[in-house]
Amino acid sequence: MKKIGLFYSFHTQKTAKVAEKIQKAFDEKGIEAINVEEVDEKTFLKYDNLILGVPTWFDGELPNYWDEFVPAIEEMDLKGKKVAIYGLGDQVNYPENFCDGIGILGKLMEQQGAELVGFVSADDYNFESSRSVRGDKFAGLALDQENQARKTNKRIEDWVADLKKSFS
Ligand SMILES: Cc1cc2nc3c(=O)[nH]c(=O)nc-3n(C[C@H](O)[C@H](O)[C@H](O)COP(=O)(O)O)c2cc1C
Repeated sequence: MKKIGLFYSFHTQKTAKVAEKIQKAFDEKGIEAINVEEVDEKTFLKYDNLILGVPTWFDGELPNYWDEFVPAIEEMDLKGKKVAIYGLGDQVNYPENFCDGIGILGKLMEQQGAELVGFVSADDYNFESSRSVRGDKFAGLALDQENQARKTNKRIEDWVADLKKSFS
């Protein structure tokens, strides 16, 4: 498997904690963590396998640091890249926008030619709507540390096992 680039904000609490767990679940030498707050286009394009970590903020929006990188992504050719997205959200307090960030970034990745991998069943969650859902699945891994923290470790384990098969 080619090296994986794991992009998230190093200044987050929950998203960063999940990133550490994801790194441990892969062979740590095969995965490099990059602070998305400082990323440039060249670094983003260095990897063929990418994992993006995104909490949802502001009632269904991307956090500022991802939003600021969107114009650069819109100029990129991501053909041949495999992208897996994990999102943090709160399905009790934001049931109408649960983990929307996965859907927003996912759509952008596909628009630029990337292939999304790591879809996860939406069965075991309780929310009203999400821009991340396609059919009966999230277009990535949805995590809820506020309400379903006990499920997180197993969800990460299962997701990484799936990504090991999907990444090239
Ligand atoms: C002001 C605010 C707005 C939020 N909006 C959403 C939302 O629209 N959808 C959602 O699923 N979670 C939402 N959340 C919950 C966060 O995504 C969740 O707490 C997440 O774990 C934060 O991760 P972080 O600490 O890594 O930034 C919001 C939280 C806050 C404080």
